[in-house]
Amino acid sequence: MIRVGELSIPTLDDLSFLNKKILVRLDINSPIEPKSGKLLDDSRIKAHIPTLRELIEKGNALVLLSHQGRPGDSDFVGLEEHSKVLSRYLGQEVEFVEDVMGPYALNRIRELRSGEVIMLDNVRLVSEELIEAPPDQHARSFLVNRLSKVVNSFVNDAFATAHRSQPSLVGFPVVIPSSAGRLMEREVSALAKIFNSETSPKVFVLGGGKVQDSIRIIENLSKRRLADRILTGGLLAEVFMIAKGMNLGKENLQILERHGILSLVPRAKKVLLAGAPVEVPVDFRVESQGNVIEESSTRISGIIKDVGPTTEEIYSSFIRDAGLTVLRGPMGVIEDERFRRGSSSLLRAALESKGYVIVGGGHMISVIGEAQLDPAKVHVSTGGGALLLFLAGESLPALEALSRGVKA
Ligand SMILES: Nc1ncnc2c1ncn2[C@@H]1O[C@H](COP(=O)(O)OP(=O)(O)OP(=O)(O)O)[C@@H](O)[C@H]1O
Ligand SMILES: O=C(O)[C@H](O)COP(=O)(O)O
Repeated sequence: MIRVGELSIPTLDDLSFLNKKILVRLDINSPIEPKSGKLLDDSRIKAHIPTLRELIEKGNALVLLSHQGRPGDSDFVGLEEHSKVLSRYLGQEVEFVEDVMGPYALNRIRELRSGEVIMLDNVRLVSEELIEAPPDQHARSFLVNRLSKVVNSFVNDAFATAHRSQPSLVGFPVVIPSSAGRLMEREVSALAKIFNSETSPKVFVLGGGKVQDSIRIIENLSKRRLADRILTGGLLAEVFMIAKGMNLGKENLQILERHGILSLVPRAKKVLLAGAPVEVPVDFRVESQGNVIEESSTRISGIIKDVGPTTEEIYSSFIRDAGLTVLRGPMGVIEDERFRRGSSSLLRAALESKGYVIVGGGHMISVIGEAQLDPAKVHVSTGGGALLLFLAGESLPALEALSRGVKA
């Protein structure tokens, strides 16, 4: 068992996982190259291998379940390529089953023998998976009803999705014996230890495109006075700049509109009025007629794609003096090599600082690349939103469900 606040969460040591058929929820949601659909980074896939190896060595048959992207987004793809990468790291075949809970998937699961591993397709192909609801409601979903009948137990290793109260995260522990996987256990134990109140100043570097998540996180951090500075980049920074009354130019406004995040400006305004220590970029790298130029944030004519060099310097100076730096969400469109500088320079400043560093998020951890990291100084988390909500003191639905779930 691991204790997190009031929760006691079972681990693989607490349930009998011998010669069983186990449904394992992973989070292998990875950055995808928009044009080719190829995986840009496999860090999250690699992170699950210890859990899978341990379960296989105990004679179990494994049914792997994960999401990739969100319906309508360019990274919403099937999991066939993910299963090939898993096969390579696991050193045995992970058969891709192009189904989630239909007759083909259910029959393949029934036929599974000890030591075999299959990967079901993107669980967000099932419409129920996009519903946020309490565990008892999700226990009655088609997904949970159908899959729980053909497996013996459930292991949740998806720390990075633990903040989603969706069927594949919270429904199974209501009906079958369940536990946390080793990655979930490692993340929760490490983060609870690192994030203590003595470390200061705490600097959060927040970017990326999940602005609604990030504003909710900033509201939490601000309410609990957990952040000394919040340095913004990505689309998040643009929303706060508009909230501060700055003019980003028509094209950038249209992009924010297309992402459906302009409507979040009033919420950002409220966060600022509440005194959240939010900083925004003073310059950007923009794309203008196919060229990359640097522009001051007071005079923007191109399309914003990354923070600029002056912002890198100012943000880096805050980071160098931090006792703890948490980075989640890239500063720019890192799928394009030309716009990775902002993210990589701030990551470097954090690694060179005197403090501890936590890096999280599917895209942000892809910026780390081959950098050699000292585990005594850096925790690379697979979580993005989940990481920050956990650090901000929010109870994560998937952890709560495991804590209250069926014990064998
Ligand atoms: N200025 C920008 N304009 C458009 N997109 C941006 C910009 N800056 C960053 N992005 C996009 O943000 C996305 C990553 O955001 P996201 O919030 O998913 O970060 P993350 O590190 O993957 O965290 P998580 O794991 O929680 O998803 C990338 O696809 C990147 O292209
Ligand atoms: O990348 C993440 O943060 C997790 O995979 C959760 O993805 P989501 O924000 O689409 O639920």
